[in-house]
Amino acid sequence: MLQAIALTRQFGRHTALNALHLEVGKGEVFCLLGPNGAGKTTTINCFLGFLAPSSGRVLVNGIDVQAHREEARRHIAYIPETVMLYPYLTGYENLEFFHALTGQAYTKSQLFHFLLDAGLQEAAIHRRVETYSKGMRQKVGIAIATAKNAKALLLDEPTSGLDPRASNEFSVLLQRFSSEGRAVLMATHDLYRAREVAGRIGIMKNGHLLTVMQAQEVDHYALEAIYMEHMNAAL
Ligand SMILES: Nc1ncnc2c1ncn2[C@@H]1O[C@H](COP(=O)(O)OP(=O)(O)OP(=O)(O)O)[C@@H](O)[C@H]1O
Repeated sequence: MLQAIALTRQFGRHTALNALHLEVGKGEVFCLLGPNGAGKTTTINCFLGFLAPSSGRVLVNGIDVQAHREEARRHIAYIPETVMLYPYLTGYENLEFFHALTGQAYTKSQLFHFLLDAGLQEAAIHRRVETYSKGMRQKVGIAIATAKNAKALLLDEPTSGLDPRASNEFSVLLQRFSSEGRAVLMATHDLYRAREVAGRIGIMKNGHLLTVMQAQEVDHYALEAIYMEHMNAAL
């Protein structure tokens, strides 16, 4: 569903991504770990079509993002660290607004249920977003992605700043989202959540994808040890 093929991105003389190969299949959750500046956000921005590759390609559902940006974007949803919503609108009104942009036609009851299914409490749905916690905003983000019928979800450090319960709820939501056959690519610094939610985990450093592993095959301590080993090695 998401494919980076020899994806290279330079900023001036700095190579932020160096011939990255990455594939995230339908129904898969892939977590990208790596230190600040590793290239995680640059990868996501290339998939979103915000940044053009210097060389190589990015495909969404087989569509070349550079050549057909709008078409590719139809299949993806994006959840950044802080989901941008209109603070003076309610959660429901935000969903109604963003869903109207996609041209899909849902009834009021269907929209309401997207928010309920995303875990937003019923009492909060008609409250202004300015009163929402970060976790609640992310639930609205998931509802928007579901209503869009996005085939792939890109997330950039979505659990940073969430308390453990909110973070756990979010992991469950992502797993449900992927179990519906959608691809999930999540950049994170949270090794614990990565292991909990991912099918595969990749470690990036200096624009290189150094290793990819099955999350099931490592426990938290092993993942941390592998991560530290890569961080301490020269590259
Ligand atoms: N617009 C830009 N102009 C110049 N350099 C950039 C730009 N965007 C990113 N970079 C550089 O590219 C490299 C990769 O940055 P990127 O934001 O992708 O890393 P990251 O892994 O997401 O880091 P973090 O964990 O801090 O979010 C860094 O060296 C960064 O300074």
